[in-house]
Amino acid sequence: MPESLNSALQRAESEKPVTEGLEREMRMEEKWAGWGSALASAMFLWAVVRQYFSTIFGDSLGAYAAKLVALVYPYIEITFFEYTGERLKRSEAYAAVESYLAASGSTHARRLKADNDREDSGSALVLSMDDHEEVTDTFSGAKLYWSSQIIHSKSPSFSFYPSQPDRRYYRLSFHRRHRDLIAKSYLRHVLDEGKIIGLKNRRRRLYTNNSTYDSYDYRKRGWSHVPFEHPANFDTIAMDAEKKREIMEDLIAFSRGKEFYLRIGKPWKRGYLLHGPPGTGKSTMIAAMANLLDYDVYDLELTAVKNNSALRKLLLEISSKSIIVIEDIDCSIDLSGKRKKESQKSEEEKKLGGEENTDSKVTLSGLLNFIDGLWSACGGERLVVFTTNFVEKLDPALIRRGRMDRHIELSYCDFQVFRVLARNYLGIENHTLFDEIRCLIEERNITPADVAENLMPKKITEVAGSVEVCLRSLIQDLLASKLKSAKGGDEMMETPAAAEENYGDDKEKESASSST
Ligand SMILES: Nc1ncnc2c1ncn2[C@@H]1O[C@H](COP(=O)(O)OP(=O)(O)OP(=O)(O)O)[C@@H](O)[C@H]1O
Repeated sequence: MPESLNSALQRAESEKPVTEGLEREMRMEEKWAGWGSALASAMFLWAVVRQYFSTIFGDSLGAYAAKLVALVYPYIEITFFEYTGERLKRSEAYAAVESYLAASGSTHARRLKADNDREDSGSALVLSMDDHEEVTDTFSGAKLYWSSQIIHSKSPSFSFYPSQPDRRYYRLSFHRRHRDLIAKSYLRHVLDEGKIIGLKNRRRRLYTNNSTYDSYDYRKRGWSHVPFEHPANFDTIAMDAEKKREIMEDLIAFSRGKEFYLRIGKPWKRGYLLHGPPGTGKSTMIAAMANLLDYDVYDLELTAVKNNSALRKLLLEISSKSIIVIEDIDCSIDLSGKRKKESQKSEEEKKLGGEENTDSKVTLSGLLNFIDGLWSACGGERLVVFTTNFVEKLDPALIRRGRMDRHIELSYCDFQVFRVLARNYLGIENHTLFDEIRCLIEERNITPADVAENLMPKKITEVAGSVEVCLRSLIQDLLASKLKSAKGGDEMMETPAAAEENYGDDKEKESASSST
């Protein structure tokens, strides 16, 4: 049925506010479009005039014009380029601004880009402002305008040379009356906040220095990395409870010690020497440290470092909040400062070490400089951890207090350590077989790694059903070792005194055989 005139009029009346609103919006849009095109025309005209006059009058006109513009245009602009000059490393300021804007911008910006393949985020999904997007920020009453910009490369489509990458940058604009506030406080605030946000969002990494040094490809010169995913933590480390508590307190105090280190005039870093027989948990402890402090791990393979200056370069690429690890430091380098002669190397060393070993010219003094020379202060908040099975073989200069601030011995299993492992692996606090194990474990030397091996249930889905089997397997091992030592031929486990002696002897034999 056709609509009556009256009802049509009534409907039109009721919709009036809506259509009025729409009209108002359209008028505004037209107005904005008008402003936009006027601005674009003005900029185009300005570019033409500048081009024309500068060819006639030279650059001086440009300088005068800039002064003139500054008089009428009261805004100051600061740009943060992603890569500057010849630097191949991403600008830290740019990264901080990006994180800062991603946090505030993701709630304000209308166009965001998502990226899960970024260098500094592992595979975590990162949201950031899309190109040519703008957001505003306020700080102590000042209004600030941020925009993300991109300069597309002008490489010709047909060229023998690799095309130049696009250049991204952020631009900050603000009224010139806020110049002091921005320079003195706002920029610091953005960089600090951005750094904190970036660190929080980042996925931790395990780095290793590449042995394949390539002077043409900068990406192959320094560190390569994988996500750090070791699950060890201080709850699962089996060691004396008091000692464990002390270490944890020391680490936490260090990580909160920025002001303290500044006050005493020392670089913010700390050295740990972890020593003890193989299988006592040195590597596990490093992973637990990294997880406790939320640090990255840089596993430094000294034999793959060409010389002292290459070592210094590696140092400069290490970020803060990191643990630099040199495992088995006694085997990594000839600490007398002289390179081993070819004849002194074992067959295995010659085969495995190949080129890199023979090429490594890192000296003891180079290493000492790496740990606490002037360059070592760059970056801050770093732990340096050495591990060794033979602490007595290390040069005293390398491990003196102040350089290696804490010496931590990880040793054989006692009953307390066994109980921690039994809790971790089998979920038990007590058992009727514990008394027997206590007697055996206290007269034998067995490493936590060996105990752990015995306590590992055959079927990890049926731990409860495996408890007795595992404990009996450990008792068997301890008894077998006791029997062996009674017969005089001890291999795996020894009495504590014999172990001390054999430990050094074995190493002597090893090095003698390798030098022949
Ligand atoms: N104190 C410990 N607490 C918990 N687990 C341990 C401990 N010590 C060793 N383990 C277990 O034994 C295995 C070997 O330990 P780890 O590699 O940390 O020993 P290490 O002292 O670094 O040995 P190496 O000197 O041969 O490198 C680890 O996988 C870990 O599960």
